[in-house]
Amino acid sequence: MSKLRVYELARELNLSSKDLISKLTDLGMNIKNHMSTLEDEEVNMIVELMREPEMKEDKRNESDMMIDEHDDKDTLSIDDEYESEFDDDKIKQRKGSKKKKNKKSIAENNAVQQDAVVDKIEFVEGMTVREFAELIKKAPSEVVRDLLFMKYMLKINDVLPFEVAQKLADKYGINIEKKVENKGELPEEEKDDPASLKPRPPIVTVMGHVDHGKTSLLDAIRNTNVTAKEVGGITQHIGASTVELNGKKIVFLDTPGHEAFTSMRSRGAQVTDIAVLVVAADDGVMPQTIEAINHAKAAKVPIIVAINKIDKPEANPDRVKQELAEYGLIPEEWGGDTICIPVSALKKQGINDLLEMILLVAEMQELKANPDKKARGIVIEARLDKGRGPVATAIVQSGTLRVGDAIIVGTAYGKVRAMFDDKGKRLKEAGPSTPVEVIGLSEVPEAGDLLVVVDDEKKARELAEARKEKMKETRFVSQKVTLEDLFNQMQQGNIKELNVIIKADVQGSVEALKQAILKLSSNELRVNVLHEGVGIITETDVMLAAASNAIIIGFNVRPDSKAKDLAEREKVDIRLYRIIYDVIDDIEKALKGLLEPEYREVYLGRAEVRQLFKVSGLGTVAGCYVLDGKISRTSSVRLIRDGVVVYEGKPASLKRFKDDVREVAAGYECGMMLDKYNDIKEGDIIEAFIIEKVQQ
Ligand SMILES: Nc1nc2c(ncn2[C@@H]2O[C@H](COP(=O)(O)OP(=O)(O)OP(=O)(O)O)[C@@H](O)[C@H]2O)c(=O)[nH]1
Repeated sequence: MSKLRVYELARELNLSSKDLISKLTDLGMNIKNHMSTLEDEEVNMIVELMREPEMKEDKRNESDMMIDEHDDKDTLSIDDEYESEFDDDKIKQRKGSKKKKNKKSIAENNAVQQDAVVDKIEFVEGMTVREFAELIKKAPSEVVRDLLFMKYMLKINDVLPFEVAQKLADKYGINIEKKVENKGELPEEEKDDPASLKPRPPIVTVMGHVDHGKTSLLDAIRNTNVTAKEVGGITQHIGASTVELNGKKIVFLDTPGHEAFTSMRSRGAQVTDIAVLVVAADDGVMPQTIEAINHAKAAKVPIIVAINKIDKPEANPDRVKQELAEYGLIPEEWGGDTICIPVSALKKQGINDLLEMILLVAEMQELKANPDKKARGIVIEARLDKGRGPVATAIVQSGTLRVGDAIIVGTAYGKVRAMFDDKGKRLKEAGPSTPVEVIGLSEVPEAGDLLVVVDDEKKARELAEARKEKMKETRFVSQKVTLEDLFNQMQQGNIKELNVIIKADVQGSVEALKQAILKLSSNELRVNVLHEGVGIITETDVMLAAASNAIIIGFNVRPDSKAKDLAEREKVDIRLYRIIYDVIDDIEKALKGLLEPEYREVYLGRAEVRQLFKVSGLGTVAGCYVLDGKISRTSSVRLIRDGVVVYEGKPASLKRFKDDVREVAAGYECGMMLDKYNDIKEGDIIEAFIIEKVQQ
């Protein structure tokens, strides 16, 4: 059936096309000209509107309505006589069966209006016109008509925006309140009566420098503490394992290292109660030892030091203690509060001493949870098993998880079909601090996802779906601090501390920056340096910044590409400088709200130096290969060697073969000379950028 055009409808309604167009435009419809086609629903609605007998009344009451501007004749001529006058074939076709329906709806309308006087309603985001009509006990067609009079072209099944609902409610004299519905928001945790809290085992992460023996220590701990009845029950890798000493349990997370720890934390999940820092007695404190210390400190997790490899002849535990003291971990025997235990993972020495100390620290922490409520936990590992479907290992943090419980985990949902512990034993229930493998989820969740037990599976599914929707709209990335909005956030009382991570090219700069930055602390804002180090800005630095809401200051160093990507995703502010004064000046301005983002650097591309040519009288020409983006003759460039900026300036020349060129794109080779700089080396990276004024 062909669609009705505006001029055809006008003819049928005995109006000029011009008049009809003007009416329709006033109703908010986008009509181009008399040839425009109309949807059947639109035709129905217009016809319905034109034939409503009450229109005359409405027209007089509603002085602000557009219909007023029109000639009575136009609108009234299609009143009751309308049916006979315009009931021609076309309209019959469109209205045919609808006629009866309309009559019925008017009857219904009268019926509902008689018995119902609604004076207050709760508006739910996303409700349709029909749902709204039902709520206020009016016929949907009447609401549609009233909307039309208010110049809103909404159909019965369209979503009604709150502002429009408000206007309708005003018209009907109804009080309207918006129901705040947190779609996808997990139910709040039940509050605990202090008497309901019971001690729970500590959860421990092992950290330390590469090759200092983290994995060996975890193995030694697991193997020396298999209780008699478990012998034969081989430890399964599920992401965490439980060991027992003198009837007390300790849970170890299987993935050692501060990266895993901070990555979970950056997702808002902190499971670890105690960090065991492994330091090899023959090697001492190394860069990743320092990182681990700072990551644990940033998370306010107590550290126990395991001085490992004491079986080695060159082991020197005292030297390790001395070095630790330099980083603020003063051993107990020297009057500090850091517990240091000498161990040998290889010879399985000192393992029980270490476990005893973990239990002691746990006791001091008074780790407690209420086991008698719906469980909540955190996923530490998840995978898709061919036979069993999605499998997640979660650590129950509070309450008790039972087989049959309906759960929501991130955007996955389901019912706990079966649970297994780290020895592969089937469990019916799991209390606080128990790591369990859970089967029965709709999809594979992510490490760091919260597991929450809800009333039933339907609720779990609804929540999961709502969360998925929300996820599509916005990634769950929380607002991070940036220097630019520091002042705003301070004003709003959102932050009282500024956490900073410093990375620089040499130790001297690190120290100088740290001292200068710490001096900026004031009563309003405490400045903390969470971590500092020499070298490029890594993914781990960004992770720590994301987890601790910190900014990163890079001095003569750059982020590597992974760090750059992660910072973009996590919205971590990385500030790069070449002059210490600028760093301090920027932070000072930021504290006063005076930092204006006037200029910003725009990355153009990177080229790798692959060959060098010395040209006498001219200098060094770098034979380069453009890795990504482009290099432009007019851009600024910086020369980067092992992540450190060694030169910043302009290209003196840019050539392809013998020709001077304006720019060279990724995948091409070029020859470049740097302005007044010849100390170029093979493997150096040349980064091109421009400085752009930021539109205010
Ligand atoms: N002599 C001696 N060697 C050890 C001891 N503990 C670990 N090792 C050795 O040190 C090396 C590194 O141990 P790992 O346990 O793999 O170290 P890691 O810290 O887990 O290393 P990454 O996982 O690579 O970070 C291995 O060759 C171990 O055999 C120890 O107590 N004594």
